[in-house]
Amino acid sequence: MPTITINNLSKSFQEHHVIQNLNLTIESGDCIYIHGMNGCGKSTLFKIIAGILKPDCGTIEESDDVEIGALIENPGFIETESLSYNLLFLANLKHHYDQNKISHLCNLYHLDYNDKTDIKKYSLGMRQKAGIIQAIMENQNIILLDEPTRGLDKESIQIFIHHINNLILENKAVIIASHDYHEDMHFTKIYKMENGHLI
Ligand SMILES: Nc1ncnc2c1ncn2[C@@H]1O[C@H](COP(=O)(O)OP(=O)(O)OP(=O)(O)O)[C@@H](O)[C@H]1O
Repeated sequence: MPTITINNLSKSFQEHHVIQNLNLTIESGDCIYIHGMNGCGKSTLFKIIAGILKPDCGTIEESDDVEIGALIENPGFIETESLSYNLLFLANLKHHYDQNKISHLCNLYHLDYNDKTDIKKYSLGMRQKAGIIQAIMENQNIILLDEPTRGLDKESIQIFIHHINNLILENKAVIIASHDYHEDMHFTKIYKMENGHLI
């Protein structure tokens, strides 16, 4: 069962102690909601879990079967290429993806997989949906989503909530950091991030 165990994690930027002795366990079937004030360290925590940023101290233990998917801050794409090019490019980095599944996810979020428009011409919400898709499309089992509903219209938010609830039923783990709380989301754990800890 994919599991991540975080023990006594700390991270500072110069004298600014953003994360202090933080502990968190992420297991299959978890739907975790993390909220907290601007600048409290949510994105920093996600970057450390995703391996983009090194902690100053503490440990992150991952079981061998962990596959992390992540949407953190603004999703980065090759701006002068299309949606499908970008998604296939990202999926190709790991070589285990199902093109039909990617196309199905695009349909789910009302994005046209066959659209040849450069992604730089996409709206904020369309980019955000592409960012959600890339975090999920390779069957990742621990999915980190930082402000996933930013820029999404009401219908897309409902699609997203339904989609995440289904992923939890499939025993994936989803961790959402957001200022928006969605009642219909089946959260199993709710934390406030404050003074570098999760409360
Ligand atoms: N690379 C960096 N260098 C210096 N300070 C940084 C760096 N990255 C983040 N910080 C600082 O760390 C703190 C936490 O930032 P972070 O982006 O994790 O907050 P957040 O909780 O995600 O905020 P928001 O809700 O606004 O998205 C902020 O004070 C930020 O300025």
